[in-house]
Amino acid sequence: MHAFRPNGGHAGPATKPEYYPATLASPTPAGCAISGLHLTSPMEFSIPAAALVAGRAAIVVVSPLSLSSRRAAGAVRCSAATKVSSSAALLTPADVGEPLFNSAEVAQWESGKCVNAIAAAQGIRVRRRCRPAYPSEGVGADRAVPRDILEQIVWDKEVEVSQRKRAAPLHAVAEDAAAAHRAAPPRDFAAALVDARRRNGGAPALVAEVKKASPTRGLLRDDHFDPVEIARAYEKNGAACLSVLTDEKHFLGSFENLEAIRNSGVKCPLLCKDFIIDIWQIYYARSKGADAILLIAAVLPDLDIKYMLRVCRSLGMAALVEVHDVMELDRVLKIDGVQLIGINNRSLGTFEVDTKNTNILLEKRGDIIRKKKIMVVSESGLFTPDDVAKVQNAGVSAVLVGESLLTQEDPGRAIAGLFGKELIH
Ligand SMILES: O=P(O)(O)OC[C@@H](O)[C@@H](O)c1c[nH]c2ccccc12
Repeated sequence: MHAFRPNGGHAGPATKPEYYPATLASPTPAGCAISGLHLTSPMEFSIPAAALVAGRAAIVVVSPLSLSSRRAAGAVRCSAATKVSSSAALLTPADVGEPLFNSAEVAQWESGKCVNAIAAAQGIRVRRRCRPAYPSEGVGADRAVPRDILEQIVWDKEVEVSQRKRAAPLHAVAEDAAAAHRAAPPRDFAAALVDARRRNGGAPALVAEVKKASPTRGLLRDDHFDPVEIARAYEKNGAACLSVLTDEKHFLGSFENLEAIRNSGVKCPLLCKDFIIDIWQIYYARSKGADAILLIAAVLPDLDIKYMLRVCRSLGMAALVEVHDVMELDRVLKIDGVQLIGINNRSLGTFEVDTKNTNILLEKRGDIIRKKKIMVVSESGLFTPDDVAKVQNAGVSAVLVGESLLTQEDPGRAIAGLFGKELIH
């Protein structure tokens, strides 16, 4: 495949595609070449995604502002679409053709600001480290110490993902995801929530979490932790969906757990609970059997969320977009295509929990959420039937619960205790 650079210059042979970090708002450092090509704008970012799914395609992303570039985009779009349709049913030609970004977003990309500045302007406190640094950004002591737990987790995640990508590049993982799709397409996470809620007379659907440990609580179970046994018990006792922690360092989770649960015959849709910072992780999660992923607004700038939602759609997966405060909620409500919002009662910065958080945010923005027909999941810190009733009254469709179930001897039977009644399976 021939691809060209809008501003002239040499386009090398496309042999080893490498994925540019997922944050589209991050400007490409001078000389950063992807498959020998220069990335200049996010406007046609569906093309690299498509091309990477196809495996060996070259990538070009061109500025939408020049006519010649637009022609280039068209040319590349066609060849990428052709390749994709012949390779895997992951991205549809319609996905590839649809424009991704509006002019304001392109202007943001072209502003030359570093991703941390763009993220900070959106109220995101987490700074990214494995990003091209710009002279204006400054380096030094303030960047060496993580600000809070979330920032530490994200910095560790950057290292983990770059190592994992070295072992299994995106095109290989995308092939695995395509194979997983052929073997068993994703299950409908949102529909499972709707069905469970209907079965249970309007009680919020349960997303039950399989989690061995957490940064603040340490190990959640004294005795043994058998993820498959716990998953089966949850399903048997009426959980609509399961959330499986895959972060190893801070939650002692693993993709092996996710895969084992998927292969155990458990039918509930599975949410891969991790800190997603790169689309590589989404393809990887799918290849291991995830049906849904978590996108955390405190970590991801708007353009990343938008792009990642699109990757999820192309893979047939759902995305639960997590917010903790009204500023994050407002950002997410401006993004089209969000179907599931998680309101986390726990701050990922301090790990403090306030279960009133769900009700506070829904009092403020419930009208817009209902108008947009978005389903809300109340996450974290729910222990009693009273806790569940309160968020149910606030209008949530589902609750995501881990600790209060996992710390009991029988996590499956603990479900009836949490809801004050048995849930219908
Ligand atoms: O164990 P709890 O308090 O019931 O919370 C579950 C879930 O909400 C929590 O684990 C969680 C919410 N958002 C996250 C993001 C990453 C890791 C974990 C989480």
